[in-house]
Amino acid sequence: MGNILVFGASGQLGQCLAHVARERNTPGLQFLPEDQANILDLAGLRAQFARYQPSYCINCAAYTAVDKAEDEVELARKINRDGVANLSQLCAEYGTTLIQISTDFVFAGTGNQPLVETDASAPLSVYGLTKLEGEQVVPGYTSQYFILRTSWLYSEYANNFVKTMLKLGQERDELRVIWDQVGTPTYAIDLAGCILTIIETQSREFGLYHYSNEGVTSWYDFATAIFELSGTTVKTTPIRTAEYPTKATRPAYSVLDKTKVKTQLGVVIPHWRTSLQTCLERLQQAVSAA
Ligand SMILES: NC(=O)C1=CN([C@@H]2O[C@H](COP(=O)(O)OP(=O)(O)OC[C@H]3O[C@@H](n4cnc5c(N)ncnc54)[C@H](OP(=O)(O)O)[C@@H]3O)[C@@H](O)[C@H]2O)C=CC1
Ligand SMILES: Cc1cn([C@H]2C[C@H](O)[C@@H](COP(=O)(O)OP(=O)(O)O[C@H]3O[C@@H](C)C(=O)[C@@H](O)[C@H]3O)O2)c(=O)[nH]c1=O
Ligand SMILES: [Mg+2]
Repeated sequence: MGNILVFGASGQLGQCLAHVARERNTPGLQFLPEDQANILDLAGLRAQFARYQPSYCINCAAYTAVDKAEDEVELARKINRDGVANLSQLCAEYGTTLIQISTDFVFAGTGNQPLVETDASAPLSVYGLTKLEGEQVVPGYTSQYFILRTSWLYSEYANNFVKTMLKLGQERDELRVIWDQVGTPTYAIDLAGCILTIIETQSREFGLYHYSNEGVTSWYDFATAIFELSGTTVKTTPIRTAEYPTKATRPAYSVLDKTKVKTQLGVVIPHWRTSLQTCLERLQQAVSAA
C-alpha cells in the first residue's frame, strides 16, 4: 500500500486514524502534526512528499472553530482552501490520492430530505464557505481524490460535543440545548474506519461522498442520549436556535444521504446511537483505568 501521509495528525480525526490503524495493523501511516507539516508551507510539504513518496495523503488539518471563523475569515480561508490547494498540487505532482474531509455546513439546511452529493451547496457560515472553497480547488489539480463530507464528529479524542456535554453535565444543574437543528452525529472512529477501508480496498471510485452515522437526531436529543447512556442525571431543556445566539449561523437540517458511499465503496455504517454507546464505554474505561 506504500506510505500514507496524515496531515493535522494531532486533531480529533487524526488521533482516531491512529487508533483504528493500530487496531487493524494498517501499515505505512505517517502521522504529521502541524509542527512537522504546516499545510500552508508548500516547500515544507514538498519535502515530506519527496521523503515519503506517498500513495495516499489524508488531510485531517482544518480550521474548525465555527464561531471564531466569522472574525478570522482570512485565516480560515488560508487553512481550509489554500492548504487544501497546496496538498492537491503535491498529490498531482507525486501521483498521490488525496482524501479530503468536508462538512455538512456547506449546505444551507433549509430542506427536510437527506442531502445527496449533487444537492446545491449554500453555506451559511465562514467555516462552511471556506470548507466548500477547499472542496472546489481540488479538481483543478487532480482527479485522483476522495472528498468525504461528514457531520457532527465526536470521539474520545480532542474536543467535541459529547465531551462538552459530559463536562457540563457534571458542572451544572440544568442544560439548555437546541432542538431545531437536525442532523446526524458521526463517531470519528467510524469515519477513520471508512477512510482506511477506501485505502485497503484501493478503490478507484474517486469523487465526492457523504459519510455520517445512520439515523437522524437533534442536538437536544443527542444530549439526552449522552446523559441517558452515561448515567448522568441533569435537567436538559430543549430550546430553539434563536434562544442560543451564536456568531455563526448553522444549518437547521443537514442530514446526509449515504447511499453513494454504501453502494460504491461498500462501507457498512453503524447507527449513531450504537456508536455513541461504544464511545461512552471507551470514555468510561479510560476514567476507570486512570
Ligand atoms: N469536528 C466536527 O464536528 C467536524 C469536522 N469536520 C471536518 O473533519 C476534519 C477533521 O476535523 P477534527 O479532527 O474534528 O478537527 P480538529 O480541529 O480536532 O483538528 C484539526 C487539526 O488541524 C490542525 N491544523 C490547523 N491548521 C493547520 C495547518 N496550517 N497545518 C497543519 N495542521 C493544522 C489543528 O491544529 P491546532 O488545533 O493546533 O490548530 C488540529 O490539530 C476537518 O476537515 C473538519 O473540517 C467535518 C464535519 C464535522
Ligand atoms: C454547548 C452547547 C451547544 N449547543 C448547541 C450549539 C450548536 O448548535 C450545537 C453543537 O455545538 P458545537 O459547538 O459542538 O457545534 P459546532 O462546533 O458548530 O459543530 C460543528 O462543527 C463543525 C466543525 C462541523 O463541521 C459541523 O458538522 C458541526 O459538528 O449545540 C446548545 O444548544 N447548548 C449547549 O450547551
Ligand atoms: Mg494551530
